[in-house]
Amino acid sequence: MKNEMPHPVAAIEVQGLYAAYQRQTVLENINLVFPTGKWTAIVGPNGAGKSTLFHVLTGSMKALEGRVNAFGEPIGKHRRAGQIAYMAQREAIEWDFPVSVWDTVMGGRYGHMRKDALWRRLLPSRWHHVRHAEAVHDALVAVDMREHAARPIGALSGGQKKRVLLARALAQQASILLLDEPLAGVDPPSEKLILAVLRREREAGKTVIMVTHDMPGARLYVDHVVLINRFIRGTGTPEEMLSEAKLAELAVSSIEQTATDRQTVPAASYSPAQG
Ligand SMILES: Nc1ncnc2c1ncn2[C@@H]1O[C@H](COP(=O)(O)OP(=O)(O)OP(=O)(O)O)[C@@H](O)[C@H]1O
Repeated sequence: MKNEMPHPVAAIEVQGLYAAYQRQTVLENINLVFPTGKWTAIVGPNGAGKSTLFHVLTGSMKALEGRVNAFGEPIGKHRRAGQIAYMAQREAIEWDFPVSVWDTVMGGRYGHMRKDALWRRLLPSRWHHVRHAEAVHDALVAVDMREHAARPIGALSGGQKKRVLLARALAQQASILLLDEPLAGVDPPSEKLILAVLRREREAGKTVIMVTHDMPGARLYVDHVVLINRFIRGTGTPEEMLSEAKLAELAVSSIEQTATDRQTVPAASYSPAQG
């Protein structure tokens, strides 16, 4: 059942956001609210700026202009508190790196480990590791990958890789989950499992924000939809935003965009990671 409880404060609020790579703007005047405790789908054509929006939200890219709040405060505070988990696209990960499934998922705990008191960090790992190990264990169980914990990540199938990336985000036990195409290229059983996990997270009060090209899935599961193509092209319920008419408008918006030159900005403006 969808969570219909209202919440007074937005999980994330984006105001007047512009983002660019070198001299090319890819996001313009983005004003958005991601409601707390809801499952939002971000929908747009290839190159629409969906991943770029996530890069700004996670702090790996600095916006040209604009403000982003989480729960009514600057988002950086919640990032540092480990409250914003991120699942990157599968292609963004170096799968040949010789690391196990367990250690990859443990990566979701690093933010929390940094916050552990100094005396805890100095103890042998068996003394302070239990809480983190439990979180990793639970996340792997949730995505049905516990039995693969010792395997190198390079040996996994495409659907298993997605599940490991999701487990890494779950292990963070954050309030907000940002998921970049969690359903892309997965086998039907993995898709079913991932959707069930996300539904459980939302029912547990988490805010789930995912980029997706899966319209049937979004129509079935999400509470809220954002249509984007460089600008915001619409926000509302799945019924309103994922109608054939709205999706056709979005497709035309992408044709208009490729037909005109993209706006350029005056100075080099891409800046890799900020704190
Ligand atoms: N590092 C980069 N340097 C320069 N341009 C970039 C960079 N990353 C993305 N772009 C460009 O920015 C625009 C938006 O890309 P982005 O990856 O945010 O789109 P997207 O909506 O996530 O697309 P997709 O659905 O294909 O993943 C595209 O035109 C892309 O080519």
